[in-house]
Amino acid sequence: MKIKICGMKYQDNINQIAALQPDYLGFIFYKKSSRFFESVIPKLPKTIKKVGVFVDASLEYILSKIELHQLNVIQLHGQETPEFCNELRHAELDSASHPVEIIKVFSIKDHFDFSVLQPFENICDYFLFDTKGKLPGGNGYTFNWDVLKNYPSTTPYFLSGGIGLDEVDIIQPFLQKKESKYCHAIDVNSKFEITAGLKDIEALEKFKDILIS
Ligand SMILES: O=C(O)c1ccccc1N[C@@H]1O[C@H](COP(=O)(O)O)[C@@H](O)[C@H]1O
Repeated sequence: MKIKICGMKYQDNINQIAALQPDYLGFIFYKKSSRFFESVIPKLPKTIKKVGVFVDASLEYILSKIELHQLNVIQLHGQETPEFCNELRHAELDSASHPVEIIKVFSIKDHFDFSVLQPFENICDYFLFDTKGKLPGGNGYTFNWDVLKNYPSTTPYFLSGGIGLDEVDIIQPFLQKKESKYCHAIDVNSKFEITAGLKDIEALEKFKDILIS
């Protein structure tokens, strides 16, 4: 199971967390977030994919951040349409010097109409399921994961929303691929923070050990 650590903000902390060798590190490019990233990403091992998180941003803004930070993955965390994802895919193919993957986010509470995924199939590389809350993301609590028992797609997905050390037992079915064989990664954010954007290294080390054991 892959791990994504999201909402990174501070240089030293980024380097310390990178030493834990997560598969993905996420940077929030949404001005209203307390985790808004305005700095420079330090040089990271090639094995760590840099994810840019955007909320209804313009194509130009996203492309400029891909270029500036050499992002590997774009996480679309707003109301982006399949047409927008397609536009990004083609714009990115035309201009980028390296391939960029697209994650489209869907927010869930207790129910989810999976038919909304269909128009995004074959355009997006991954889906990400987060908790519906007051904020577009980073709400810090889980949704009813039973919903995913009916996952009808073969597109791999990230499980997200309020995952911390207290959730270690309930994520087991996902780790063991019992719940769904298409769960590609576990995404963590606010539950591993000392303050917004500053990640708790010890807690993440413990979590990563559990994930790989
Ligand atoms: O974290 C934020 O501030 C944020 C702002 C805007 C869009 C997405 C954001 N974070 C994403 O939210 C999920 C879940 O976070 P949490 O575990 O509930 O804190 C994660 O994918 C972050 O990328």
